[in-house]
Amino acid sequence: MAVYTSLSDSDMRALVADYYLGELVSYQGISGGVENTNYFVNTTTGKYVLTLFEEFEFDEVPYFLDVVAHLKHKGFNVPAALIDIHGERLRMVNERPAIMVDCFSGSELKTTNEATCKEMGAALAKLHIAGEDFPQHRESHRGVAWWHATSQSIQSELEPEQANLLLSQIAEFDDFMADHADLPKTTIHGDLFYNNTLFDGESLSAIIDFYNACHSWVMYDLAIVVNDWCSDMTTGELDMAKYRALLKAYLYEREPSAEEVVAWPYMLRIAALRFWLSRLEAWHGAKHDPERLAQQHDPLEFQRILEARVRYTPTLEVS
Ligand SMILES: Nc1ncnc2c1ncn2[C@@H]1O[C@H](COP(=O)(O)OP(=O)(O)OP(=O)(O)O)[C@@H](O)[C@H]1O
Ligand SMILES: N[C@@H](CCO)C(=O)O
Repeated sequence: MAVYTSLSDSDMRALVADYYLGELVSYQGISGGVENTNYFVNTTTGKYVLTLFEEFEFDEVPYFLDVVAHLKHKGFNVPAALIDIHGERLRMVNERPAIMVDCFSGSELKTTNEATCKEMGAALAKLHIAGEDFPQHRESHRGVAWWHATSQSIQSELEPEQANLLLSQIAEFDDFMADHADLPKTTIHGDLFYNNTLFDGESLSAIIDFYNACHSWVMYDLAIVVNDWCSDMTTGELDMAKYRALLKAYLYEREPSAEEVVAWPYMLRIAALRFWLSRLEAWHGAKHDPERLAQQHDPLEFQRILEARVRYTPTLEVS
């Protein structure tokens, strides 16, 4: 279970007393995530989620809270940090930065289908448009500099064919970007996998986990979403019906430039590589700790997606 920081009953009671949330009724660690510690917190006024940030220091968190506040202001159902009795939205809890947010109704999808892909495509385009005027431009902490450094440091752990795939794909992307420095950017979610959404039936009810948000290429974010929502995880191949449903809904809301159309195959591949690499890094970092290793996502899924995108990438147009 991914609860890296454990809270006692008295910790939680004291914390809840610092918000306008009534009395603590119960709380439960959430097993789903891998990056942060999350708890469901039930009080006499409702249900909330406590997040303790395991990867960021206190000063790094406000950017993410500001992104969410910006999107909430524009009408998206996203988890804005609640204000405590001292007027603060961010605090330290057991030496980790922490926030409390509303717990949304709706459930995680077990898998995607054409209807949920269509919902996501439309919402993603609107998110990209809404993020354009967010004034803070933060680089991704898992962006170009990170994948250069990590691909070098992890090489010795890989089979020669894996290292070759990794390095050749990064080189190919760098070559492409050298001639396309003006590719459109916006504020992107950066990790909009379907387990970071909640649905009421086939209707999208909330988008969560904005802690990979950054200022980056619009098409990169679309590629992250397509790779997760539209791939067969056992083969890495795209499910073309889901792909068309997601893209059609996206393109109805936002028309990509000609340069973005050209960039699309590169973005699909580098987006697959980014998650292959982060999973490899987490996997190798946890390999001496069986409990932690068991919580990690399988890197092979994204190796297969990358290999599938190297074999074939569809165009961005849908007929
Ligand atoms: N505001 C919320 N309302 C309802 N459920 C939530 C909320 N926040 C988190 N959850 C639940 O907790 C799970 C884990 O949360 P989250 O994805 O933010 O954790 P994480 O460690 O950052 O995960 P990962 O990095 O693996 O995506 C979610 O999949 C969702 O089921
Ligand atoms: N969504 C990521 C984990 C959290 O960043 C993955 O599946 O590898």
